[in-house]
Order: sequence, then C-alpha cells, then structure tokens
Amino acid sequence: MIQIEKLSKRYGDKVAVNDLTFTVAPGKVTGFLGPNGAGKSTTMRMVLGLDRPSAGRALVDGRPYAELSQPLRTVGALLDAKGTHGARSAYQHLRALAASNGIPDSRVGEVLGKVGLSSVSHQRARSFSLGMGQRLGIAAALLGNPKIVVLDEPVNGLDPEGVVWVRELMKQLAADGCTVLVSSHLMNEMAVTADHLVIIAKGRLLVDSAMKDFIAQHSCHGVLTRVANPQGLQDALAAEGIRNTRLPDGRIEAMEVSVEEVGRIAHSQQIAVYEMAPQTASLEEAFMKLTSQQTEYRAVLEAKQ
Ligand SMILES: Nc1ncnc2c1ncn2[C@@H]1O[C@H](COP(=O)(O)OP(=O)(O)OP(=O)(O)O)[C@@H](O)[C@H]1O
Repeated sequence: MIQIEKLSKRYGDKVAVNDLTFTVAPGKVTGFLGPNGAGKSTTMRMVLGLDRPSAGRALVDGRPYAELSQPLRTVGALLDAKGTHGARSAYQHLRALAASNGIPDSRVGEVLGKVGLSSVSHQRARSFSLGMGQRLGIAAALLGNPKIVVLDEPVNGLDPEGVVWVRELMKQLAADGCTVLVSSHLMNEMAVTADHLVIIAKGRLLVDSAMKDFIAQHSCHGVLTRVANPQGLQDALAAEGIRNTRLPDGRIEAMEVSVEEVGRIAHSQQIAVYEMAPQTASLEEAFMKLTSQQTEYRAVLEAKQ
C-alpha cells in the first residue's frame, strides 16, 4: 500500500503539490492522471524518496522510502526511461542494480525475458530506442519482485503491441496482489487499464474514485437523429420522459437513450427516419472538462486572419 498524507512540495514560490491525501491500495491498478505540470512526477518522486516533502508524508508499505533496507525488493519504479548508464549494456545495468539490492543474478535474465529484451541484452543501453528504454526501465522496476510498483508514463514511446503488453503486465501484477500506481495523460488508456482513478491538477486532488463509478458518472450516451417530422419526434420523446434538443440543422439529439429506443418511438409515430447515430461523450472529454480550468500549461492557437 502507498499512503499519501497531506503531502505538499514547494519549489521557491511554486507550489507543485498542494496538501494531497490519497491511498493506493493493493490488488488494483490505480491510474494517476493530470494535465502537464499537475504534480504527478513530483508526487511519485516523493513516494520514492527522491524529493523531500515541504509538508506531509508519503509512506510505502507503512514506512518512508528512506527507511527501506532493500528498497528494490519492496517497491519497483519506472520514473525516467533515460535514467540508465548509456555505456552499459542492459544486462550490466540490471546486474549492478541487482547486486546493490541483494538480488540474485539469475533474476536479471528472467526480467530481460519478461520485457522482451533478451536478444539485445548485451547491446549498450545508449543505442536503445525510446520504447526499448521503457522496457529496460520496466525490467529494472520488476527486478526485486516488489509488491509495490510505481510507473511514470510507462507507455510513452511504446508501439501498439508494447502498449497492450504494459496494460496486461499491470493487470497481472494487480491480480497477483501488487499495489500498482501508474501515471498517464491519457484518460481513455487508463479507462481500460485502471481499477481506480486519482486525478490531480495544480497539485491538488480533483478525483479519487473507482474507475467504474467515474465512467458511470461521466460517459453520457445519446442518439442523433434526422427525421421527416422533428417536432413530432421531439413530442414523442418528451412523452416518454426522454430529454432531447433540436440542433440548428434540424437534427434531434436525445440523451441517455439507445438507438433502438429512439427507432421504436419514431416507428410508433410513423415518422420517417433518414439518419441515426449513437453519440458517446468520451472520458477524455470529461477529463479535459474537469481539468480545463486547472491547466498549468496550455498552448494558444493563433486565430487565422
Ligand atoms: N525541480 C523543480 N524545480 C522547480 N519547479 C519544479 C521542479 N520540478 C517540478 N517543478 C514544477 O512543479 C510543477 C509540477 O511538475 P511535475 O513534473 O510534477 O508535473 P507532472 O504532472 O508530472 O507533469 P507532466 O505531465 O508534464 O510530466 C510544474 O509546474 C513544474 O514546473
């Protein structure tokens, strides 16, 4: 388990993390989301003892990271994929990490196989692509067979096959009882990976909820329909208690209803239907809406003259 308790971090005048409290439970993948500059990496760095909190504390397995005697055996982390010694081979890099944490050499070959780098294990890490570097970082995180895994943007730079692999790996770790904290910018990716969701913006907690509750609350379904008699359809929908609006182009948007239901209602009124399309507001949109007022860095598109 990871416990974040009233955690804050200031850099001079800048408050990067602001009075954050949440718990990351075992047996689940917890997605940690927020826009650029929200404070995700800073929080993870404090969990891993790489940054000192200005206030509050972060506990790993009930203790601050600094008090763990063989930390890689308790918590594995992927923070910066370029954090490897470029002149070393993948094998040498992992062997050095294993030696400093009392982990047998045999484990190095195992994790290299697990992340698919066995065939390049003697190449210098410097020659690795971004995706291979991510795989090596994940191998390092898994080296000590830890019960807690912290991954900062693990799918960054991975090809689609790699993205699916990381997703399955995290689910497997959670199924084995591990505590998995994974940061991302991508709400849709988290929706299919994480069981629990923590969203922060400007260092503050916005959402701490089961993923299924967040999805139920924020993905709204509707149907867009073009018919011969818009007013007739609107009246019929309203008579069945279905919220709807007429768009400027005359199409009817019905909320929280299926295509089949709207089709049945139109048919019952003998209204000719020319077009129907299901509408789903994406979770990505919900995430952007939630964080839009809280975004630290936003690109400004210049209007065309
Ligand atoms: N060492 C530092 N010195 C000064 N400011 C910092 C430092 N590290 C982070 N910050 C600032 O703290 C804020 C939070 O940064 P952080 O990297 O934790 O955000 P993030 O959510 O991980 O962002 P991203 O998604 O872009 O990686 C940012 O405004 C950042 O500029």
